[in-house]
Amino acid sequence: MNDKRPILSVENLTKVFGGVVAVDNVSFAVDEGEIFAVIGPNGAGKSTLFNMITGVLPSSSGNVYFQEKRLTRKKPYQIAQLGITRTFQNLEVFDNMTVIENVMTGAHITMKTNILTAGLRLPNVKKEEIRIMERSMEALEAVGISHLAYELADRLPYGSQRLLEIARAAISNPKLILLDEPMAGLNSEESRQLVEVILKMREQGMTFLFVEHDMETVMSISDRIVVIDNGVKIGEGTPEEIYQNPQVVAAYLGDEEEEGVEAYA
Ligand SMILES: Nc1ncnc2c1ncn2[C@@H]1O[C@H](COP(=O)(O)OP(=O)(O)OP(=O)(O)O)[C@@H](O)[C@H]1O
Repeated sequence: MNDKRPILSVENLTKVFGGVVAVDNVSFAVDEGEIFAVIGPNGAGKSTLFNMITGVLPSSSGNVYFQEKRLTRKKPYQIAQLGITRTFQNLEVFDNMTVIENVMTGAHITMKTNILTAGLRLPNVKKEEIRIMERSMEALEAVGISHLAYELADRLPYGSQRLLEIARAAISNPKLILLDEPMAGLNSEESRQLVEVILKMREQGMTFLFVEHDMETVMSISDRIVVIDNGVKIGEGTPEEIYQNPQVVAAYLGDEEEEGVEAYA
C-alpha cells in the first residue's frame, strides 16, 4: 500500500522580494501518481512557489528535488527536459496557429533533430515531424478535442483552449504537470470535462501539482493539499484533514461555509 515515493520534494523553499517574504521556508513532497493541490488566498505565494519549482525564478534559499535530482539553479528548459511541464494562469495559446500546430510546439524539448538539420529538411526531420504530428493527434484525442485539430486556436471556446494547453503540456511525455488555476474562467460543463481529463491522465500514471481557487474541484480531485498563507505553510493533508485542520478552518474554511467558495478567490 505504502510503496509511493516522492517525485518532487520542496525543501525549506524561500523567496524574498526586497522586504517581502513571498514564500517562507515551505516544505512538502508530492508522491508519484498524486493529484496534489496548493491553495491559499491571493498573494499567498502560490505563483512564486510554482515559478521557483519550474526555474522561472531563482529561490532565495532552500531546494527543490525532482526524482532526487536537485533543480536549484537549473534553467526552465533544463527542468522541462527532466520531465516537468506547466500551464499558466492566463491562456498561452498561439492564436494564429491551428490547434494541432499549437500542440506540436510542446514537443520541441524532446526533438532529436536540431535547428540546422531542420533547416536543411533532411529525411529524418520529415520522419520526426510526422511522428510529432501523430503524437499531437493522440494527445488531442486524450483530452477529447481531436475533432478540432485543424481549427485556428482562437476559434475554440475557452474551455477547449484550456484542454489544448493540457495536450501541449503532455506531448513531451512529462512525469509531472503543474497547472496554475486550470479551472479559472471555465463554465461548469468545461470544468467537468477538464476534471475527467486530469483523472484519466492520472490513471495512466501522470502526477499533477496544481494551484486552484475552486474549492469544489480541489476537495473532490486532490489526494493531498498544502495550504499557504502569507508565504507560510499552515496545513497539509487529505481533503478531510484540511477540512478538520483548526488553523486552516480559522483562516478560510469558516468563512467558506457562510460565503461560499468565493472566500478563496
Ligand atoms: N516580482 C515580484 N516582485 C515583488 N513582489 C512580488 C513579486 N512577485 C510576487 N510578489 C509578491 O509576493 C507575494 C506572493 O505573490 P504570488 O503572486 O506568489 O501570490 P499568489 O498566491 O500566487 O496570488 P494569486 O492567487 O493572486 O495568484 C505577494 O505579496 C506579491 O505582491
